[in-house]
Amino acid sequence: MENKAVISVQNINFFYGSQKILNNFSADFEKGSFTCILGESGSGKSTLLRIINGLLTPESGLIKIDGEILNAENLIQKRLEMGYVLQGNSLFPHLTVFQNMIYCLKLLKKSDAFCEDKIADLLHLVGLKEDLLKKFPDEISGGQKQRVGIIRAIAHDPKIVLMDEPFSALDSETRDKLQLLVRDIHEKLKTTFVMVTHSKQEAEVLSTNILQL
Ligand SMILES: Nc1ncnc2c1ncn2[C@@H]1O[C@H](COP(=O)(O)OP(=O)(O)OP(=O)(O)O)[C@@H](O)[C@H]1O
Repeated sequence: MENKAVISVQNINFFYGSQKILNNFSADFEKGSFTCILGESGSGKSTLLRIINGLLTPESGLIKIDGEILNAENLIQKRLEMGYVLQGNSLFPHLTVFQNMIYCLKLLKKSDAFCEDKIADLLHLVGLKEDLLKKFPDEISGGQKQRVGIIRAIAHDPKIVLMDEPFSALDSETRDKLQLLVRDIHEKLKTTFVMVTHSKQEAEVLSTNILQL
């Protein structure tokens, strides 16, 4: 039967030096699902996310995005079909909040007017005020940075959003708020989410599927 998964990870083997991190690993991620990846520290959760995003290449096995095998030729195009929220603060420090948010939109050559309209909509969705747009990342709070990172990851309407412990550095109140925000975004946009977390509670709040590494 044809495989309808948006992301299909097939028989991946990945090593760091002589250390085998992923051993003949396979998993499918269905369209519109929200998968939380749980596992002990060092079990390879971030490595798997980087392989899906094409930042790391496995020794063997393959990744299919929407049925197409990820390879050197289609890597840049496929990466633009994904949004990526990295661990901690991953905003570009030399760009303003607005420039950070539209980073992928500009790679896709969207007009200034398109970017402005898009960000105006998303600001509302994540509860940020317009006066933040001209600031630089070191002038805003941790929770605001994470919201900006989430907007950057979703602004170009990717098919897939990958998130690597996006809330780990936040206080519990901000974390709870952002969990609900991400859940709302998933419900509204029906994008396929894959999120690495240490927290079973977070996985229970957010996920439609749990992948244990
Ligand atoms: N650049 C690297 N070079 C060598 N070994 C690495 C590198 N990055 C990660 N590792 C090792 O690979 C293993 C898997 O790392 P990874 O970051 O994928 O784990 P993780 O499950 O995400 O861990 P954590 O929950 O602590 O973030 C770990 O043993 C780690 O030490």
